[in-house]
Amino acid sequence: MVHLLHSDTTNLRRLEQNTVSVIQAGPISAERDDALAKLPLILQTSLDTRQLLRLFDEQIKPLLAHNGLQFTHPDNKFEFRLGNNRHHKCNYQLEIDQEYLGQLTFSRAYRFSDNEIRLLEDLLCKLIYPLRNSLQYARALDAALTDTLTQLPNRQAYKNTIEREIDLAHRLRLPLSLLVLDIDYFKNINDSFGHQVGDETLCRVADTLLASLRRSDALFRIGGEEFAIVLSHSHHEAALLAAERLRTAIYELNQSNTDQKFPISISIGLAELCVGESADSLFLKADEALYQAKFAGRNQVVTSRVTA
Ligand SMILES: Nc1nc2c(ncn2[C@@H]2O[C@H](COP(=O)(O)OP(=O)(O)OP(=O)(O)O)[C@@H](O)[C@H]2O)c(=O)[nH]1
Repeated sequence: MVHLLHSDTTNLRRLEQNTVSVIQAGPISAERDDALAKLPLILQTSLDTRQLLRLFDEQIKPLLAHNGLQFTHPDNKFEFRLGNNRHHKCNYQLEIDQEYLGQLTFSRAYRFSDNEIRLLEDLLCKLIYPLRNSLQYARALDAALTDTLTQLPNRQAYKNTIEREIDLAHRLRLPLSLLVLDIDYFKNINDSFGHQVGDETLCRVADTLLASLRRSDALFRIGGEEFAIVLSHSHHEAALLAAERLRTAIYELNQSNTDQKFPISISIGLAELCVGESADSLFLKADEALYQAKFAGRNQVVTSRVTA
């Protein structure tokens, strides 16, 4: 059975419900009203969707017993769980003005009564606007960290990641390597075949690099035809193998695509993080090695010999 609820412009669509009333000693109504009144103020304190759901869960627990809360937003590929899943569920499709916000599921070991469902729906009406704000904020953050052409994380995302990963590597004494790579003679491709072909080439290179990397390796487009790859937990030897694999994968595009009228290759500079080294210093080492790879004839990998 599907239920629809309208609350101003807010729609909470209940998908299914196991309806056997359970008599429960709930909080007295004054307490409940007080908690309901405070809820919007508390939910205003975070724009982070996970934190918002945590706060919501925490605040409603005394009002409505439940074991598990699960939120999924398929478009955002977002899934979040709190507590443990139980057999009896209350599912809601959350919408505001036809904007789909996701599905929220509450579960526990025994059925939700009609009174509890009404209470839950009152509570959800307080959640829905802060939830929309948090999802919009996440989308804006995502856009600020994504390169619009290749859809790869951009330079700012690289800066955030490298700082975090270097910090972790120093604290846990883990190895870390950085590759900085650049498409060879890219200007010629633009000049001879136009910007559109240049853009398509950038996307093809990005896709090929991505397909040749491990999931744990992080690829970024940090400039025009320049990419960076952070290889966490990787010593120089492992990074060199990865770099050679990437160089070969790009070079093989020349064989696999017979329509292609120009050769594609990349040059790669590799540097391994030294004890106490900063992100800037590591980048300079890799960039200098890239320059040497260009100077030595391109389509090759060069390792930095500089130690910090
Ligand atoms: N199509 C396209 N071209 C870009 C983009 N960003 C930068 N470029 C071009 O990339 C070219 C980079 O040229 P150069 O820095 O001279 O390097 P190169 O021709 O690859 O030569 P080497 O790196 O020395 O092998 C310039 O022509 C830029 O205009 C982009 O988003 N799309």
